[in-house]
Amino acid sequence: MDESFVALQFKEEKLVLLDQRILPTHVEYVQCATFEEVEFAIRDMIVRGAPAIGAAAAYGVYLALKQCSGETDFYQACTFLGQARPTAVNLMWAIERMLSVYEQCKIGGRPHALRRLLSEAHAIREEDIRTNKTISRIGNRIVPDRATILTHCNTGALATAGWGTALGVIKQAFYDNKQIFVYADETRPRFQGARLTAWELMEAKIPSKLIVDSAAATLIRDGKIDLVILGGDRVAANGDVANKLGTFALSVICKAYGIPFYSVVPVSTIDFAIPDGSAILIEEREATEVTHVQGVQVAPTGTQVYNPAFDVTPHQNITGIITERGIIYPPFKENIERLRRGESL
Ligand SMILES: CSC[C@H]1O[C@H](OP(=O)(O)O)[C@H](O)[C@@H]1O
Repeated sequence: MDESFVALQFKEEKLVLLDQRILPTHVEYVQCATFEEVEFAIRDMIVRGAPAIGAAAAYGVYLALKQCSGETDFYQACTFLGQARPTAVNLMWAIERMLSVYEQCKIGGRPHALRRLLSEAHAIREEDIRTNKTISRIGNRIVPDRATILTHCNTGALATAGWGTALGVIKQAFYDNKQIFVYADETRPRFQGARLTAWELMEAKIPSKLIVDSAAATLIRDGKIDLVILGGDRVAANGDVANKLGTFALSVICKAYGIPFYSVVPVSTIDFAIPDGSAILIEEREATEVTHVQGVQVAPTGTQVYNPAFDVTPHQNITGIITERGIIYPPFKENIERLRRGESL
């Protein structure tokens, strides 16, 4: 498929981002020449999606080294980048990978370090695209020849450096001539499903319908959904998955009605250092995301708001976690440990 959705590119010493805050009605680009601009782009969700956030942050580290004269300033800039959004592990994973390269190559002097960091940022971006295509081929194994699939939020090319994770699996199934139909949750409050997934599905010519989030339960109860495939932002060592708000509720309904429920993530989204989902910090975002829709106020001024951007789905509700190293099935803790040790699944 010709990828006309490129979330991020690096051109002429600038990180060029497709502004996902205003898609699909406005296609505009934001150019980041400094690490501060990259941090804002991640925090304000100009770029979003765990792998895309990681790739953007990698270029932010390169820009930080360009800007900062001293090593202390450089490390402080990387810390600043890392606090942009707390839940998606790919952000810190990418920054730590870039800093590891910096420590290895800084002895070669600043010009050499800059060349190596830019090369590493490109590698992170290019690896993500390859990883997503591998994930999609592996994930396609669990898609029946004829299936109605429900997905949540956006996990396509726009959430990654290219192709996508859960939506990548769906696209792979469609291109392999499987008879699939997709229901996409609109995904309040930022409408990633309505604005981004619906757009990607239409562009791919995949038969689909957009639904409000609360319609999913009825479709599942009435036997209209054959499986749920969605993403992840941080997977704990026991298989608990932090993902877009609404994922946990979907998992409970799927478990109640016996519908297969898969999370699709690159291994870089697994946080082997945390034992379970209770240790995952859930980002809470500003109230105006809920009280306003596309800038139009819908709630009374002064309304108190609870706006977590993610929730945690317990591993007991998950059928499998699809990665580029294979599909992780229960017992999750043991199989994730095998993955950590480099063993095959
Ligand atoms: C391929 S990761 C997609 C993941 O990221 C989304 O969150 P956000 O749009 O807030 O960055 C959502 O949790 C998706 O599942």
